[in-house]
Amino acid sequence: MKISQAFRFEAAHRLPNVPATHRCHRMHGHSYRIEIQLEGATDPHTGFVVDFFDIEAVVGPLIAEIDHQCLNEIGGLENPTAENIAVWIWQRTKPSLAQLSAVRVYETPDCWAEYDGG
Ligand SMILES: Nc1nc2c(c(=O)[nH]1)N=C([C@H](O)[C@H](O)COP(=O)(O)OP(=O)(O)OP(=O)(O)O)CN2
Ligand SMILES: [Zn+2]
Repeated sequence: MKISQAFRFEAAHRLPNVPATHRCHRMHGHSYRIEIQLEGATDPHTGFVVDFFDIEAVVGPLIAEIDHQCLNEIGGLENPTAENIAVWIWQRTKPSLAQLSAVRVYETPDCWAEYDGG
């Protein structure tokens, strides 16, 4: 069984490693959407894979750390692409959420990166 929980945050960033002519080289902002996916067996008593409240308890403080920030100033996010943000979130949530199976980071409704630890 797979379950997912979505989170949102607003942040500014610039991509330092694209050419200066690339528009994302300049500082700009996104309304990010994050999806945290867990995979595992459904507990027959609770009916849960993992309680969504337990996911919120792990991911909420992490989102608070990056909400309304300039992502380039966050340790580990000096090059804040959607791909790198997905890995950053994975590394900080996997130790507390053993059943984590994927992290999706949407920069726009049409563009996202998904990391599954591989
Ligand atoms: N593989 C990736 N490619 C790009 C990334 C990324 O993280 N991974 N990021 C960007 C920029 O952040 C850029 O800001 C993307 O957003 P945006 O320009 O707003 O996207 P759209 O082109 O879809 O926006 P419209 O203004 O609606 O055309 C670029 N590439
Ligand atoms: Zn961008």
